[in-house]
Amino acid sequence: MNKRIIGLTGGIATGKSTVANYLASAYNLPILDADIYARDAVSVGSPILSAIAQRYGSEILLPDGNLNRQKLGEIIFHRPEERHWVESLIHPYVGDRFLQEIAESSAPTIVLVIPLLFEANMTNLVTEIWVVYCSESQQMQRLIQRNHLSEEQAQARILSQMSIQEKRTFADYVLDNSYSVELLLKHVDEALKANSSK
Ligand SMILES: CC(C)(COP(=O)(O)OP(=O)(O)OC[C@H]1O[C@@H](n2cnc3c(N)ncnc32)[C@H](O)[C@@H]1O)[C@@H](O)C(=O)NCCC(=O)NCCS
Ligand SMILES: Nc1ncnc2c1ncn2[C@@H]1O[C@H](COP(=O)(O)OP(=O)(O)OP(=O)(O)O)[C@@H](O)[C@H]1O
Repeated sequence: MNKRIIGLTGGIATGKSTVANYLASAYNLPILDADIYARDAVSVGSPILSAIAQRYGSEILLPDGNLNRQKLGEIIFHRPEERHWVESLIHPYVGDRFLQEIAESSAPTIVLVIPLLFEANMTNLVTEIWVVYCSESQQMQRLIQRNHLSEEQAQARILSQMSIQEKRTFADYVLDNSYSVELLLKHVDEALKANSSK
């Protein structure tokens, strides 16, 4: 039987983790997360972290040798050419990790959480696409509140991604998170019951 591989995406802070946590706890589905692999890619001693430190100087590292994520964020969310350079190192690593984990899994349904599913051309990894959607003003408000960012910092992150309006046009399922979490999770139940495939 072919695996069902759900690509869960959306804009930053639209609700992907809320959906993924529910799929794990209520349905016991395995969750693979691009943000976690992207963190692994820059672990201490990794070739990618060395390349980053060579380009931006050792000030991009914390005293313990870990990446100063806030500093790199300030660079890449304001300078698209630097973002593309960092992505060209990290995205192939993330793609390879997904392929490896999918191949090793015997689960019939797997969930891939990929914030940059479209931007990083990873749609070929999945058999269906779910987009978690909320309005841009809600997205902004939730991001500022959760990450304690200024409006300008939040805006820079949102503008580094394809707009949520555009993302929703590529979805097999749009999970509307404009209202309560309870309602969002009802949409998740429905999407999981339906068996759409590309
Ligand atoms: C710049 C970094 C160090 C900031 O780290 P920080 O801990 O503040 O954020 P975190 O990694 O948890 O990401 C939070 C969210 O930011 C957004 N985001 C991250 N990278 C990018 C990017 N290159 N372009 C647009 N949005 C991005 C995503 O929605 C992600 O879910 C980090 O995001 C990073 O290394 N980004 C480059 C790698 C990448 O593209 N990762 C995305 C997953 S493939
Ligand atoms: N329906 C909702 N109403 C109010 N707040 C919500 C709702 N859904 C999620 N949130 C809150 O919005 C924030 C973003 O949600 P979540 O972390 O699930 O998004 P995400 O898409 O995984 O974010 P990221 O892209 O940064 O990983 C969280 O603080 C969460 O508690």
